Parts: sequence; C-alpha cells; structure tokens
Amino acid sequence: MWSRNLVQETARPKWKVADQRTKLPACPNATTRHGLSSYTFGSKILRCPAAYRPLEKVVNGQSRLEQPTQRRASGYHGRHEEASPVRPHIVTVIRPCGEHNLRKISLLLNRRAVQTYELLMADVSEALGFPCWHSGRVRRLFSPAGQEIHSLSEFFHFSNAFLAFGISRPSISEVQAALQELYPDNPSYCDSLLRLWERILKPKAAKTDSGFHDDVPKDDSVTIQPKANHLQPFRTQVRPKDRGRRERQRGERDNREDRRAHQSQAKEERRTDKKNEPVYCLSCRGAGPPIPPIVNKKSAKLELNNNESNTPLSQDDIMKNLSQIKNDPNTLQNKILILGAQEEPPVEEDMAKTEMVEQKDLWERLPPDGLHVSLEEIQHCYDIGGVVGDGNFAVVYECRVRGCTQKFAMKMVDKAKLQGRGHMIQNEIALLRSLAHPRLVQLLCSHHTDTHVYLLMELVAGGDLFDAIAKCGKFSEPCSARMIRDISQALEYIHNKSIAHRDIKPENLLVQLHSDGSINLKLADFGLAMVVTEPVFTVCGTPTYVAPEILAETGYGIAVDVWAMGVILFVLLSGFPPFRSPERNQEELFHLIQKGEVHFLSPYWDHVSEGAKALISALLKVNPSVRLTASQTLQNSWLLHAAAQSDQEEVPENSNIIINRKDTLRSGCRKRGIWGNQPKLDIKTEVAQVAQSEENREESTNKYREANRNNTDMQTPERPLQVREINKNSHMLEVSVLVQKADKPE
Ligand SMILES: Nc1ncnc2c1ncn2[C@@H]1O[C@H](COP(=O)(O)OP(=O)(O)OP(=O)(O)O)[C@@H](O)[C@H]1O
Repeated sequence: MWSRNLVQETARPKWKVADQRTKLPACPNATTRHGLSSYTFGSKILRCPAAYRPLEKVVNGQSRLEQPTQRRASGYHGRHEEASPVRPHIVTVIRPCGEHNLRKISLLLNRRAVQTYELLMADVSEALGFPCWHSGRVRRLFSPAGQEIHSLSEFFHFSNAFLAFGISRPSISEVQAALQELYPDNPSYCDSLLRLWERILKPKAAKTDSGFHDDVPKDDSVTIQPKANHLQPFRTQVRPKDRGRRERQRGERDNREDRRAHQSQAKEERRTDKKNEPVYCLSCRGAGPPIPPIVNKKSAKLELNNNESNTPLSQDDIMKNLSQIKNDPNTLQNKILILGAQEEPPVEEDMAKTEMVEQKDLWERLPPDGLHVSLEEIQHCYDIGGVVGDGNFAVVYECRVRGCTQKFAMKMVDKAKLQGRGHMIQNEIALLRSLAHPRLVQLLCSHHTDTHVYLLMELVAGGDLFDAIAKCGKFSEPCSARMIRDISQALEYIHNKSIAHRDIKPENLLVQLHSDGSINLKLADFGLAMVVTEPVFTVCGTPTYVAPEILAETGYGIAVDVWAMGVILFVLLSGFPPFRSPERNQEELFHLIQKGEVHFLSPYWDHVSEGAKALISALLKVNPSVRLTASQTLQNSWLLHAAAQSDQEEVPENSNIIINRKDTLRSGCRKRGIWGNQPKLDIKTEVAQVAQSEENREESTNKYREANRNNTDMQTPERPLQVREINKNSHMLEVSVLVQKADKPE
C-alpha cells in the first residue's frame, strides 16, 4: 500500500500524453496501430499479466470485474496489490470521430491523484485533443462491452479499455472500428462485443434521454450541453422539453458568432495600424489612459544608477543600490524597475527620466496584489497584447500596465480548465513569490477574477527552448554549455531552498535575448514545484525527462531535476533524446529510462567532446545518490571551459535562435512533447541512409563558417529538422507534426 505520510504532494500530477491521433483506413487492420503509443509504467506492466495484460491479448468475454483477482507470486512490488484500484493504472481510451477516424490514447493513471469523475472525464477529453470548451469533448465513457461508466470506482474497476463519445450518437461502424483497434487479433471477441453494442445503439423511441443527440452533426462542431441520463437505451428523437434549452444554446451560438465577427473586425483594424505601433486589443483601448509612445527602456537603468553614472549596471549592482537607498528590492515597483533595467535599447536620457516618474506613480494604480478583482479593473490597468505562449492551463500574453512603457507577460489561467487543480496555480504563485533569481522568471503580482487567475510576470521575449531546438535542431558545445550553466544556476538556487521543480523540460525554459545577440535561459512554470522535505512518491513529469526513481516509486527528491537537465544536455548536443521508443511506446521508454544506458551513437556524437559525454553520463546516473548535483555541475571542467568559450564568442548576426513560434504553437506538438526527430533504433540502416547527407552537411557547415567570416547572409545548416504536417486534409484531426531528419541541409 502507499504509505500516506510519505506522500508529500502539493500538486496534482499531470497526465502527460503521447500523441495518439490515428486516421484509420476504410477497413481497419493491424497497421492502423502504427504510431500509437501507450502510457505504461516501466517494466511493471510486464510483471502483472492478470491486471495489465496487453489489450491485444485480452481473451473472449470477461471484464476485469469478472476476472478472479490474481496475487502476484513474486511480491516484487510491495506497496500495491497488483489488482488494487489505487495502484497506478494504465488505461486505453478510444474516441471515434466519424467512420474512418478515431483518436486513441493510453494513460497512466494514479488513482490517488484523480479527485472526481468529472475531472477524470475532462482530463481524458483533453488528452484526446478535446479541451473542456470544445464541442467534441468527451461526455460519456463506456467499457468495450457497452457498460457506461458513471463513477471513479467503476472506472478503476471495470476495464483497462474504454470507448469515449461526445454528444452525438455513435454509429455501429464507428464502434466496430474502435473495437477492432482495441482487439485487432481477436475478431471473434470484437464480434461478440459488437452484438452487445448493436442492441445498445438500436434506435428506440424511448421516453428518457440517452444523453446522445442524433441531430448533432457527427463532427461535433456544434456545442450542445450534454444531458447525461445513463444506463438508458439511445434515443433518436429530441424531447420537446429540450427545445428551450436548444434555443438558449442557439442564442449562445449566435452570441459566439457575433463575438467572432467582432474579433475578426478588431484583427483587421489592428492589421491596418501603423507599422511599429504596438498591437493591443481595440476593445480595451478606451478603458484606460492613453498609451504613451514606446520609449526609454534605458530609463530604469539610469534611475537605478541614482544618476551617478551612465554606464549600465549588472542586476546584482542594481539590487545593491536599491537596498542602499532603503528601498526593499522585493517590492513590486522595484522588481519591475530591475526588470526594466535588463532591457537594452538606448533612448534619450531626459525622456527616460520623465517616463520613470510616470512609472513610479503608476504602480499605485494597479489592482491589489493577490486579491480578487473585477474584469473591468484588469482592463482598466492593463493593455493586453498578442499571445506569446500557451500551455495546458494558461495562455501567456504580452502586456503593459497602462501608461507605462515597459512590456510584461500576463499569464492568464482559465479557472474552468483547472477543474479541481486550483491548488496548482496557488502553489505556483506561492513559490514564485518566495523566489528571486536572474535565472528564474520573475512573478510581479497576481490577481484573480471570477473566471481567471492573472499573473503579471517578467516578459522573456525569445520564446522557449523547445521552439529553439525545433528551429535549430542542435547546438554547439559552447552554446549548450552556456544553457546548462543557466539551468544549473537556477536549479542550484531552488535546490538550496529544497524546492524541486519536477517539470524541467525545454518548454519550461525561456530564452532571454540580449542586445549583443547572446542568450540566457530562465526557468518558468512552477506548477508542479514543491518543497521536498522527505521522499516524494507521486508520479508526475513528462515522459522523456522523467527520472528513473520516479518510475521506480522508490521515493524521489530534488535530484529528478538534475536528471532532466542531463536529458536536455543530450538533446541540445544531438537533437534527439537519450531514451527513445521508435514505436512511441511508453512502456518501452520507461523501461529504457530505468535501465539508464546512455548510448552516444555514431555518427551523431562523433564530433562531441569526451568532456561533454562524461557530464551527460554523470547527470544521467540511475542512482540519484551518485548523480551530480546542480552545484557540482557548475564546477564541471567541460562546462566551465565551454561556457567561457561561449561567453567570448561573437554571436553571428544570422544566429537562428529567434524562432517563428507559430509553427510549434499552431501544431500543438510542443504541448504533446513530441520528439519526432529521434533516430530509429535500427541505427545501422539509418547511418547508411544519412551518411551521404552528413557529408553534405559537413561541407555546408564549412560554407556556413566561411560565410560568417565574410559576414554574408546565409542560414545555418545546423538544422537537421523539417516540420512536416500530416493528416492535413482531415478536418477531424488537428494537424500533427513530425520533425524529421532532413536529407539535406537547408
Ligand atoms: N514570462 C514569460 N515570458 C514569455 N513567455 C512566457 C512566459 N511565461 C510563459 N511563457 C510562454 O508561455 C508558455 C506556457 O506557459 P506555462 O508553461 O507557464 O503555461 P502552463 O499552462 O502552466 O504550462 P503547462 O502546460 O506546462 O502546465 C511557455 O511555454 C512559454 O513559451
């Protein structure tokens, strides 16, 4: 059993899902399973044949409820009964979307972390690609034999496979396709299940509402609130008493259309705005004082120097100055001044001073920090600009305090999306308030309205490391060393406070661009961070970066962050992660992580120094007690040497670090954490295939260096990646993205 007092959990673990969208051919067959991945739990799936046997091997008829519970003979996993409903549990969910499309996911579920059935449904839906606001979101779950699931206990006892449906009635062929996907090797079992479904789906003029609506288009493009009255046969006709509701919904739809029209009009007007004018929401424009022109990012620097000199000060010096002139550097005003000082473009001094006076007054007009405010107050105080990033729970916008010239990031968290995970954002706010370090994204203040939580943060304008890797493919040793130094500094700081971030990954590392073209990383997203005082057992994180001790459930601590940093260093230098499953099978991936064997494959690693490889090996030690710490990493000789080299290097003007975020944002591949650029495990074949292109790249690299020396414009060849869209023509599926090794350098 889980030891309750050992679980020091403050944040609900995230369920991370591999990409699982499949387009079935007209006649589904075994090949349709290609590319699907499952969430499994290391080698444990292999050790528990009764409860977790692979879906394909399920034999006729019995659900898990009917199967006798088998005790495992070995007792290998002491803390759970293998069939215990509280044990981490792997389930597969299939959502038919039309006759030839379906979406399939496999999830590793930690029963203890699931709080309500509604939350479970929302998470499953989100994992399938239907967020809670989406009309196609999952409304009903069924076992393969057609029993509807109504509660958490049913969900965790019933089956390890489910069919998910939206509001519209599924057709028998959709169900058939889903069953064939679940049990491709067992057609007779599929047939017997299908007979049950035929009975369930048979249209009857029943008196009760089945919860499915036959008048809804199959593509779920219309939002209709579900009416769940379960265990009833599906109904073909709409009850008269539903009409009022439908009309209301139609009214809502009209409103939405109005809103959309308004938005597109606003967009159009923005487009015609003068070049260089900041883009702000037109609807908010009238609400506050007029926006002064964008000037004087240097102003804060001058003021903070206390007019003693015009030379830029480091942030540390500014902090010192601030405390000397009796100001508390942790006040909101000074945090913002300090951040302002980090921005570069020089402007006229006088204007700068005037602006500073304005800015100082402005902070008093901000809504109270940490308190509940109205939307009007938010609109009155802030100008919200364009989107700079989005995550599972939040959208981050560029913003300004009205009347102030400095740009910030406003992270808006939709409370509806949190669904019982409100403590995650509270946790993030509480931790960020207690932290202040140049390698961490700074929280300035927070507000909440009835519907949203607003976090005013330092704006880190260079995108995140995920996008940078997707753009550049891989990085030089000096550049990688510099980034790892930044991450280590951030980790050293939080680990000294016993805080584990628990979600170190490129998406959470923001790229700060300096005027000289150099970059630094800043650590963001503390949603899973926690103070670790004793071993933690909660399974969370992102598969590629998850540490073996998390998977082993032996208790973990801050060392999990260092493991993830080791994975990142590997990715930075090679462009693909150290532990990969060619079939995107999480079971295999977790097995490899727990084995912890790192292979530096030729030719990818041939040109990487032994020092870099040694550091990776020292960071990716399976045993956390012999793994390097963040402080030790900072003392590593390769890191010191290579990072110093990077500090001295001139950054080429055509450095490719500034990336077009649209590709990755739109595709959603960053959300799903896809590493499409991983080489297949059959490396011999691959080596043969890429040998030629490697030669080409070598040649091209030389040309690039030459071009740099001559200062001519040329794109970096160090971009072995191409973004390729698949399923482009299917309106049912969102665009999936594969990042592939290019045959030739660009
Ligand atoms: N201060 C910032 N400045 C610029 N961009 C930011 C900032 N904070 C976040 N972003 C961008 O927004 C994205 C989403 O932010 P964040 O990771 O905090 O959201 P989330 O919903 O909590 O994420 P997750 O899905 O990991 O829980 C980031 O990946 C990053 O690209």
